[in-house]
Amino acid sequence: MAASPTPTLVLVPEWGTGHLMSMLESCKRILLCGRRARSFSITLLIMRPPTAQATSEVEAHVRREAASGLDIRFHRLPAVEPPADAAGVEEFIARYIQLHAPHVREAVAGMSCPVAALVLDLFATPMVDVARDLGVPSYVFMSSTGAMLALMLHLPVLHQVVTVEFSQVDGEVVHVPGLPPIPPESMPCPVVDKKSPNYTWFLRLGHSFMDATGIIANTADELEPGALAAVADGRAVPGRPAPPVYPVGPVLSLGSSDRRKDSSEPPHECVAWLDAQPPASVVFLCFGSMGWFEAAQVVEITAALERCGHRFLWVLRGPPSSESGAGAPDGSEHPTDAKLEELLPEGFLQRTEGKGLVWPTWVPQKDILAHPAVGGFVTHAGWNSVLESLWHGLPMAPWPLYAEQHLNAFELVADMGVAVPLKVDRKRDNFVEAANLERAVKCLMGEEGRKARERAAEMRDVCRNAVNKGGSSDAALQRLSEALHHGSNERRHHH
Ligand SMILES: O=c1ccn([C@@H]2O[C@H](COP(=O)(O)OP(=O)(O)O[C@H]3O[C@H](CO)[C@@H](O)[C@H](O)[C@H]3O)[C@@H](O)[C@H]2O)c(=O)[nH]1
Repeated sequence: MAASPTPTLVLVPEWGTGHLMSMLESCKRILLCGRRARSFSITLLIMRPPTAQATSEVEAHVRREAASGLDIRFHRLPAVEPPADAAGVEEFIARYIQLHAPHVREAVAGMSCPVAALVLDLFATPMVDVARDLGVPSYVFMSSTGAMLALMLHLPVLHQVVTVEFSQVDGEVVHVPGLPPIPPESMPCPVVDKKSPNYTWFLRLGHSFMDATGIIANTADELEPGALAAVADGRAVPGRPAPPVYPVGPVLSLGSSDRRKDSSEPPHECVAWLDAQPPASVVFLCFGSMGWFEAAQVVEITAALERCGHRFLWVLRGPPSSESGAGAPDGSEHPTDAKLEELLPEGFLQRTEGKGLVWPTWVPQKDILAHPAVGGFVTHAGWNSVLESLWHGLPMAPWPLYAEQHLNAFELVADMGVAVPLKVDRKRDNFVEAANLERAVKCLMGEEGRKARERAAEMRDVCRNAVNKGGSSDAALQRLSEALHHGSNERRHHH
């Protein structure tokens, strides 16, 4: 009798690195999980990203994964015309992805092997309908926090209860079960303005989450106990059980230092620079794949760094150019490599020579966070960056810029206690004054930041224990793998 073909997990990721990599890494863990190892394959459905920059990043990931030796197949979806009239970033992304729904349906229906499940990016959540029509289980992959998940699931309830803008609520805090009361200025960007199409889309996503078979989340029970409990015990969505959540994180892709162990590849220049610095003496500033600053902000940062006197490694990107996607339909204005002499005030590099390094382009962030010379992280608070920081037990000073980062920053300071506050002026495009950055960096690196440092150091073990054998995230992965098997066996018998 011929062996039955391996069932496949069909992945529908968003193209951004922060989404794509964590989904893929999590699904690779399912592939390698325990006694069920290698009983699934992965099929990655690839949409054509809306910008050239994002396209080349996705292609680089595809090349790397194709060489990984795992059973990963790639299926390119036909191109669709991006919506021309989207008013907001999240609206654009969600609509653009949704236009691929018929192609996803066709691709899944035409697959020659059994489909174990559709794994959907959170922006692709409305495709739970496609899965249901095809009789396939659907799992939403939450690349952000459990707090954001609780908020999204609770949004339809909030929408009924809070009839004014969140900035005008009585008592001036927003209540989401499982989270500390949220000040309106910490609400995530897509939902701050109820009149915006972004908000309408998030509301729709919140509803669609409820129709998924399950939710895979890149977090751990111990990292966000309050938010995850509120989802699991039904407080987030009263009256209707939410789909089971599988917190399998932190899932990080390996840094090159992990891969490099046996090779003779020289370290990155930034890592070599860190090798010459004392332990825990350097503050690292990096703002994700999209963070960049106007000249006036750059001046404030330089003033703060000079005044605080700490060693620093600062990734400073330049403004987007038209080739790199300025005015890109999805709002993903990718920064360019900075021209440091033009951007930095005269004499700054000379005055800080030996003490600081400004780097104008992409850095191997995971290797830097792993380096013993780094003592604190000023970050845009993208969730992957946060998890990478906690993985190495590093305290943070969050400087949120876009997406859900304001909520992440709030959670890091007010709930998890792993970060020191940094005053960001949301009304002025998240502007930070030199004195405020100086204060936050001194606090982060000095005695005042001891609590956050100790708490972050505890998180290092918490993160590692969670994903190690017998840990909570490992157990969630086993449960997920069983559920997927159960689902695919059930359907086979059904046929
Ligand atoms: O110079 C750099 C800059 C970034 N990175 C890496 O790029 C990733 C960035 O991910 P993340 O920190 O999550 O930021 P974004 O790319 O901005 O991620 C998007 O997706 C996240 C997960 O949903 C959200 O939390 C963010 O708000 C959203 O902007 C991380 O792995 C970093 O290590 C580098 O290696 N080098």
